Amino acid sequence: MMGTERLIAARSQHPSCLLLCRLRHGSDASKFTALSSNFYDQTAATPDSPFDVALRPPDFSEFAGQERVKERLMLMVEAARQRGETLTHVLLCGPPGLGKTTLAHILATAMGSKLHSASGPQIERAGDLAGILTNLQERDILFIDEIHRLHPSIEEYLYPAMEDFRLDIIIDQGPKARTIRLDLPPFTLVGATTRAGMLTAPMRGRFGIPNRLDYYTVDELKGILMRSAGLMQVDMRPEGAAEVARRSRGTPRVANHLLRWVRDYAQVRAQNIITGEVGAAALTMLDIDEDGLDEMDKRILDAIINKFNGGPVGLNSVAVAVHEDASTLEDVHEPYLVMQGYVKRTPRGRVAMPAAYKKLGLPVPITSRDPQGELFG
Ligand SMILES: Nc1ncnc2c1ncn2[C@@H]1O[C@H](COP(=O)(O)OP(=O)(O)OP(=O)(O)O)[C@@H](O)[C@H]1O
Repeated sequence: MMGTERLIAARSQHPSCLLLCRLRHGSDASKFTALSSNFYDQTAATPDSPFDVALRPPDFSEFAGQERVKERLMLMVEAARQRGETLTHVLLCGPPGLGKTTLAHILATAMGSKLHSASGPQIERAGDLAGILTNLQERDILFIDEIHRLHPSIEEYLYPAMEDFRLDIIIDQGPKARTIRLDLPPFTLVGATTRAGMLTAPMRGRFGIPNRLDYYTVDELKGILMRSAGLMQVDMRPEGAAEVARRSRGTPRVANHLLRWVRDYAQVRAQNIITGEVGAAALTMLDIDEDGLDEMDKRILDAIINKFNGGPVGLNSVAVAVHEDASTLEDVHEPYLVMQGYVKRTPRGRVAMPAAYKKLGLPVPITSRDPQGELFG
């Protein structure tokens, strides 16, 4: 063993560090030292803004809404703790900003475990995954955000890790190729996805029951906003919170971000007090209407109706028409437009519904038919 390699192995928390070094970067140990700190920087830090982190509820009691999911998770935690075992793997599904990362943190706190965070696209090679897994201690929680974006070959490595807490790594190629088995401490994988449909069947199967997060009600968002306003030491009246909640697209992250803007508005124009009127005026200034639709939402509806004759039209065509990335449309805008009944997703594309015409102040075309052939005028 070279001197540098010995040093790296000694520094590592796991005896397999040297193997991982080779897996990632061949035998160039100095390259490993340089790249490894970068890699762990990426996986250790969640990409959330400090603002998100500051407002994150620390435990189940402060986590509003999602009662069924919360009850199920609390029961799982209690059962695992009573048995003195590791929590079983958990899959959290739902649109962005509904609290998946927050729940992963809460689960770790409730289990008294350490949370390690990574995201699917960050884990590019088997060695990256091995590096993460071999740093886990017993009962730690590994949170993988965007788990549907894991490369299929990485998923293959993850299956035995999830089922039997072992990792079979193939090293070298050709006649010299051999498999090395690493035993892992029992850990919990918490996977989060905004696209449950894109998860492979074997991956879904290994998680068992998926926990789906729904959009929040206005009342729930109002509660979240009042809590956030308290933490930010902002004087927000219940009517002010209701006004912001109504325009928050059912999403706590949106609600908190709107609150930040409304706070600025109130500071400059309304003596630091957020009343209903102040909330409405502040959000109108952002072009967010009373139903929570912003300028991009309206451009999407306008494109489907005026450029594509009401649809059906493919998502990519809409994306080109509104100059936005297709995945942003699919993840951020479309779920809310569908949920609110403005747009319908069909196998042949997106169709504008009567509510979309009404929103834009256009007459609903009586003779228009949706792809199932039903009149919707
Ligand atoms: N139930 C809740 N109660 C209070 N605040 C919440 C709740 N859910 C989410 N939040 C707040 O919303 C913000 C966004 O939540 P979080 O980062 O957990 O969402 P996410 O579902 O992981 O989003 P993404 O899919 O984009 O990673 C957090 O800062 C948190 O303060």
